[in-house]
Amino acid sequence: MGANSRLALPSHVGQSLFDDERSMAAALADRVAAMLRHALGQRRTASLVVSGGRSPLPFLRALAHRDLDWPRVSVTLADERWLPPEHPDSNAGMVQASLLQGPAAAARFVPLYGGEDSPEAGLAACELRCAELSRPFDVVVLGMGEDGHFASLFPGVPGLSSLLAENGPSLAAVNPPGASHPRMTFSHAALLDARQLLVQIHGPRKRAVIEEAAARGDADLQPIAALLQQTRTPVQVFFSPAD
Ligand SMILES: O=C(O)[C@H](O)[C@@H](O)[C@H](O)[C@H](O)COP(=O)(O)O
Repeated sequence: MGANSRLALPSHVGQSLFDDERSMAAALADRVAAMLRHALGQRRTASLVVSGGRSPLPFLRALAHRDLDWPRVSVTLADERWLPPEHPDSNAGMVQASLLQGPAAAARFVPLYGGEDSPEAGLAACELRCAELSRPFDVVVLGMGEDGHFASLFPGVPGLSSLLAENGPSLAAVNPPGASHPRMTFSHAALLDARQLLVQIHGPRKRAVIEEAAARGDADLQPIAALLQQTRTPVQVFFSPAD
């Protein structure tokens, strides 16, 4: 357990604190692998949702080395920049290069990007691909931006209130102001359709943001607040103070 103090979060939100990013990534990989193993002991397949960005890289690389019946594991993304996987900003490309290596390459990856000109044009086909994923998702691993966004649920994104609503759409094409690239994203409701949500953050800035979001509770300003307020799906925050 890390030396840093517990985060000021609602009591129903779990916390795991670590001294550095490396130990957090290893512990997160152990936890996710154990949850997937448990799922595979109960059902034929297991489903894992991971996030893009930079933070997940050490975790995904560590998870790739965990002993799992990977051909029975489906992996998808919480959101995707609408780019081909070979583009350096593609989340699918990042997952391919970090997680889907070695034995883990046998996992069934379900991409959100389908090659259409826009996420709007690709939405129906993406919904069909994702309809085959076992729900509820066994594990969803999310990051958080310094504006309190998760997946591509950014403050100010058109239609945010329906994307945060309990009865919102499962997937949506979004063009968040100030975010890089048009995106496809699962909604809050879709991500809550999970047995466990894990939020991985590191550094003092993100600590301040998630504590502020917990205190202010305004999901329009800091969408992560919606995730922290809900009690439908268990949430565990993995935190390390710095690199
Ligand atoms: O496609 C994306 O950008 C991610 O899914 C996004 O939601 C990410 O989790 C946060 O922006 C944190 O990103 P970092 O881990 O790079 O800070």
